[in-house]
Amino acid sequence: MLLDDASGRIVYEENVIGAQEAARWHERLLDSPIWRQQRRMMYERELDVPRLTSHFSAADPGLPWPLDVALERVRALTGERFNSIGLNLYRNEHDSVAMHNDRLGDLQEGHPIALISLGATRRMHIRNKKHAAARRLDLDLAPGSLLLMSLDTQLHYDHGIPKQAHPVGPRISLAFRTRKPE
Ligand SMILES: O=C(O)CCC(=O)C(=O)O
Ligand SMILES: [Fe+2]
Repeated sequence: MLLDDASGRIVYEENVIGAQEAARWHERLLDSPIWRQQRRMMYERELDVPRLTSHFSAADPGLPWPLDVALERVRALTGERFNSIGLNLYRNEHDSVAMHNDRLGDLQEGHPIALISLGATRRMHIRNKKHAAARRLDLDLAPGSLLLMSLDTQLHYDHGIPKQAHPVGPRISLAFRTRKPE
């Protein structure tokens, strides 16, 4: 347990997926043709998002292995149903996600966000929006780990994965969310 107060709850647990199994999931996802390069407007220019992404609905009857197994596992671990699976692929040390909070407007109140990490360990920064210097966590997200963030933490904290100076292999994250019905 990293945080549990009025600003929300953040739980980090390693080895919720065994090392060998996490490695097999990583290998399969890395080699699969699901990855997309998103573009985003920034400073009036369209830029590549600095990582590859993918998305599945949990209700997708064609959910490919290992996402079907991962979904069942995360459901069992958290007691949450989840209806959305977002994937991020950080190819190397140059890939990143900028500090942000997940968009609350899209998400169903009262349901956490669960992140499963696969592949290389990358550091996540978690910063309180008002007291970034005092209330911060630097978390090394190990393969096979689960990070659970309650939705209210997204009001009070930003999180991100910075680029890093030292070479690193690919990392994949699976983000399980409960989206509002469209
Ligand atoms: O890769 C991660 O662990 C974090 C990804 C993330 O913050 C997101 O997809 O919103
Ligand atoms: Fe996020």
